[in-house]
Amino acid sequence: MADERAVNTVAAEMEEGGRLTELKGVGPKLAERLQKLGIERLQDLLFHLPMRWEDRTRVVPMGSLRPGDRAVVEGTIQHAETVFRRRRSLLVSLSDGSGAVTLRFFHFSRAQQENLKRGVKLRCYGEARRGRVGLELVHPEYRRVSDDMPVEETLTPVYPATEGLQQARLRDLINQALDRIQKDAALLADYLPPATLPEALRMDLFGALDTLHRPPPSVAMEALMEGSHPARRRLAFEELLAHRLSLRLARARFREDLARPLPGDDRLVRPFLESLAFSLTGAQQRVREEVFRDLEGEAPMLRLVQGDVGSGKTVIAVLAALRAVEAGGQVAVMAPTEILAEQHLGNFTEWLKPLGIRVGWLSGKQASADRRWTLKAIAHGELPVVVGTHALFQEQVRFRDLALAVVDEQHRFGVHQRLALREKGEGEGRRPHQLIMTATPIPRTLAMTAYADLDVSVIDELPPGREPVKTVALSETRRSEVVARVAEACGAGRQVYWVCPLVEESDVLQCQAAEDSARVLAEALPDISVGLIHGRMKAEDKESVMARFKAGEIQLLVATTVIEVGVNVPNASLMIIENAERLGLSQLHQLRGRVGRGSTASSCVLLYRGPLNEIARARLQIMRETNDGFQIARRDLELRGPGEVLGTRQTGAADLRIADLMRDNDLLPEVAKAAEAMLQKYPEAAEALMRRWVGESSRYVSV
Ligand SMILES: Nc1ncnc2c1ncn2[C@@H]1O[C@H](COP(=O)(O)OP(=O)(O)OP(=O)(O)O)[C@@H](O)[C@H]1O
Repeated sequence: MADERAVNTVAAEMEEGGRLTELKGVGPKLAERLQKLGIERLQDLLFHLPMRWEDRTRVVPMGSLRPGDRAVVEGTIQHAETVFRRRRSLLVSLSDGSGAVTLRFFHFSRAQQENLKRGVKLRCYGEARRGRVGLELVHPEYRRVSDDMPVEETLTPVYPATEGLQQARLRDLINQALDRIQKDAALLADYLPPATLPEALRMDLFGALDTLHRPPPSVAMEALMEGSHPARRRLAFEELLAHRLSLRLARARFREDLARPLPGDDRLVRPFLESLAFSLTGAQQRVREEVFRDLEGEAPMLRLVQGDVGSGKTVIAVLAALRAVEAGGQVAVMAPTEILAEQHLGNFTEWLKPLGIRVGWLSGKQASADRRWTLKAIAHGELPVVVGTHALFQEQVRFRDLALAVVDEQHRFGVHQRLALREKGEGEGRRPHQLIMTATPIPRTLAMTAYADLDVSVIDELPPGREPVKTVALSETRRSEVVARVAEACGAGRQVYWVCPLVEESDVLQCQAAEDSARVLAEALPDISVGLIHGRMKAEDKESVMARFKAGEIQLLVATTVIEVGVNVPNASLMIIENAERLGLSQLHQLRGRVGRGSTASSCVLLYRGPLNEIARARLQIMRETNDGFQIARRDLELRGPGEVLGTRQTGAADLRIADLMRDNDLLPEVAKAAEAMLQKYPEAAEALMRRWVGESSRYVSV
């Protein structure tokens, strides 16, 4: 373990980390492949951690093998033949006295064919599947055995690999690196003073890494797989600490900057509020006050507004924008997708135009003359408000006086992109205020950490009169009833979404599926105007379809999941989601949030293709039971296990390699304490830690 006094010195001396070419078998070609995995130094190999482990420590009798088991079996070849049945394959039947399995190879060499002969004894590792006759192992790892060959002593790690770099090779390299670093501790600096670690996790860095790569026989597979083993937690702690430090410093720097105070005179805010057909909910009022208070200050606002689908976040954004315009500043409104940005453009224009405020539009797909004009108008300050996609981040975009940036669905942008935004405030060297909006329900403590650099406001109340969306799950076989329901809703003057989510891993196929559905529906419903929208359409076309749907000219909109976030057409009151069994809970919730936004009772039909597995069944059940985003997030957590709920994409936190914000949630208070201690006592170690875990992206933070 690192000696407290030595930490700073070690930090200064690190950087070396050892050369890969010191390892047996690493030439320039292999070094290049390793680089693809981000491995440049000996030390980096140690941080390439297993995704899972396999138990190859005992040979399983074939007779007790079940489908789905991954296991080592050992037996003698009884028979081998090459067969042609749809595909050429080599079948080898192996038996051990207790039972038999068939090894199946689709790709095989002549040498393999010759070596795998009757009487040869093999040890294999693979996953057992039900085959034509009995159990099969498809493409198992195998070798010839002699009688006294020992089995593996420790669990076998399985690594994320890359093309041309197989597991066995990686295992060997990592083993070599571990041996090498074990002998020369200077190759791996341990920056964490022992006292900063929670007591249960006090072990040195090398020990923790070694345990994960070569778990001793005493380590239970379950502890490793669940992630509860202290070795993983020790590393997770270190990683979280590095991120905490990085965000903490970014925030400190941000706070050192000055923004233009936007006290406002209500000249625009008042008439806007009066023009609304509704009054703000209590939650909206509270959040408005929080935002306005921030805007009055000299410190740049950095606030996350979190609210369930349809809770009325846009109104808050408009209010903040009006404050900025009252003070003569400019506002940038950014959304992650073209459709969502267009939607904001529509809302902002509708609300701001009557107040005499011009709203500009900037997107990557704009015609160049148009774009040039817009860029100029932004630079001259002629456009007080500009709405757009990430095109607004680009360098050529210069504002005359950017006072406020509104970023919607920020988890799609990422912390670093967002921070880049602040560079765009140029008025008298002042930074813009930032308002970030998200509908992803995240428990509060978690939000505080995932967005450690943000203040958080929550809109925890829906506008009055909203009726919960009534949800049913129907089997695909009852499609014709659903089509009849669509006809009925349209007949009653309502509008309908029909969503065709990703079925295959391909955008093209998804769009095709939507096109097919649109055609079939148009044929089945000749009196109804059917529109189609998907990601591969041109921006103008999407825009015009959305505009026509909004205007009520299109009654039934067939869409891919491009409409997942933000789309707001209050007259739409029926949503059909095809292949609902394939979507996760949060996505289903977002999609369903497109209806139930007006005062008519809305419904959602989840069409599924059976038979359903247990998790899919549970998901559909939860959707039927509740409309509450927070509850859905909680249930999602129970169902999927913590690991997957808050992926990097969703948290907006920079990439986490080991830690998991949900699973390691309990470490966070200690992490926060440790971060303060490190900054005060060991600033250099803190910097090295950030370099190790946060990497390049920490560059914008000057420590
Ligand atoms: N206080 C209110 N009373 C009644 N209706 C409201 C209120 N606030 C907002 N609305 C309306 O509710 C609908 C949803 O609002 P908005 O689009 O702002 O929601 P959102 O939080 O951005 O939702 P999403 O995350 O789903 O995009 C809009 O039609 C809006 O005009």
